[in-house]
Amino acid sequence: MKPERGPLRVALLGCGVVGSEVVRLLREQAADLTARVGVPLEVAGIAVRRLDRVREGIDPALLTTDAQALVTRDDVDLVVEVIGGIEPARSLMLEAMKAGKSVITANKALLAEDGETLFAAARECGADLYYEAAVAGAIPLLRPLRESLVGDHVHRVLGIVNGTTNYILDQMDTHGAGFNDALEEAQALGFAEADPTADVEGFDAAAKAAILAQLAFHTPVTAADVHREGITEVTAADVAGAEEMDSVVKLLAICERVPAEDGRNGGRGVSVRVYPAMIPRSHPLASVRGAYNAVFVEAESAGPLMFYGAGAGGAPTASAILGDLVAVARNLVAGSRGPVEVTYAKLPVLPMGETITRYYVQLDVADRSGVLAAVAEEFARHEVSIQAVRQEGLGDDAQLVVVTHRAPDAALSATVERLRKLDIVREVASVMRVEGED
Ligand SMILES: NC(=O)C1=CN([C@@H]2O[C@H](COP(=O)(O)OP(=O)(O)OC[C@H]3O[C@@H](n4cnc5c(N)ncnc54)[C@H](OP(=O)(O)O)[C@@H]3O)[C@@H](O)[C@H]2O)C=CC1
Ligand SMILES: N[C@@H](CC=O)C(=O)O
Repeated sequence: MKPERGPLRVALLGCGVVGSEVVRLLREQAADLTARVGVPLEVAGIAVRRLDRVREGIDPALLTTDAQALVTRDDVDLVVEVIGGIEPARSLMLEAMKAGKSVITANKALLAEDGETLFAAARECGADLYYEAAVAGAIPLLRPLRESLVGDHVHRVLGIVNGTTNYILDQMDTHGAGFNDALEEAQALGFAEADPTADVEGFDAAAKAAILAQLAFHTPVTAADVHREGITEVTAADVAGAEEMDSVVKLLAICERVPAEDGRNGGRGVSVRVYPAMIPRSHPLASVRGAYNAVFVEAESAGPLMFYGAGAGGAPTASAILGDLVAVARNLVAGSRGPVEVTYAKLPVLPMGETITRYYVQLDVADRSGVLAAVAEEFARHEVSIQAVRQEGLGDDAQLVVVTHRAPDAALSATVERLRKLDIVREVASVMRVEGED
């Protein structure tokens, strides 16, 4: 008969927005978690930066500033990393796995920058490395990609994966809020990263896109491979332009296989990109409000799948961490391990210029005859076909709005560059990519 196993002891690294909720759930759901795992889960210690910070519901005797000593302690079985950033998080996780502990993390920035080092350590040390909370908060998304869809062929992953920017854009669209006010609210609600530049400049969404692309296409993708544009350049004219098109502006993460012209298996490569784009109000992503996230996955046999839920915040993120904690604890009790990451496909990540997109372009133009023909000529010169064109206003207020068909991004941006130089174009008031059906 197997000897009875004692409690599993958890070292928590970080006790901020997410960590404090992990502690609360471990305490409030202790009985259920024991029943689900088979043994109790106990907090062995909590590493923080400042011991003097007020922390409601946290036993001060558990706190330490010596994270390194905590992760290697003999009485620790599992490590949960919710400090964030690259260092010391990476060294601490590596130390923990070297010491035979399995690790659960929400750290997308680190996974997208240097996941391969962590996955290699997990393989070598025989440890589990789980990270459901790293993408889209509470939404079970990585496990479906990592396990449920591992027998299928995923073509595309598209969605809203950053709660802070969705909150800001939604506040701007529905309440006419200012950018800075909406960002401050998102920070107060615990959605934003420690440095919110990561959110508004698209770094956080790019890290998540890299993780999603790697899992979906079984190919190495890092944050540096992802084309990234944030929302700081989104202007009032862009939002108003979207409104006129019966569309909204959303920060999208798009990961897709680019098929080969000759139908070669694996295709030409993958395109992984993050940028603000207009989507029609009738599109399901348009109705994703506040800090919610939504992700579409398109797979060959499964067809289209949609995942939706809270994408940020302490409790939703802690829910995903607890799910991983139970899974890893069950593996420990059973003496088994979870799935190991394999990136066997070595697909190139294509440059943005080769990606096929659509543009919305709003031009302040000199109100004189021939303006439409001159603008149309520039699009034709770059082999970009126009889907719709509208001329508005007269004299100094004259505007031309052009929506293109799909074309290589390089051709579209070259056209806009040329338009800026035309003397009949006073200003390029708005340029935005358009997603959704043509
Ligand atoms: N907030 C969210 O909605 C989500 C966050 N995440 C990820 O979860 C992680 C944590 O985020 P969040 O809780 O918001 O961050 P916080 O900034 O709220 O918390 C960070 C915690 O880490 C501690 N810490 C910082 N540096 C050190 C160090 N050198 N040694 C020990 N402890 C340290 C801090 O200590 P102290 O308390 O003393 O300052 C704090 O308790 C990040 O990777 C983030 O990207 C993922 C999904 C959603
Ligand atoms: N800052 C992130 C937190 C969750 O990942 C976001 O806003 O989505």
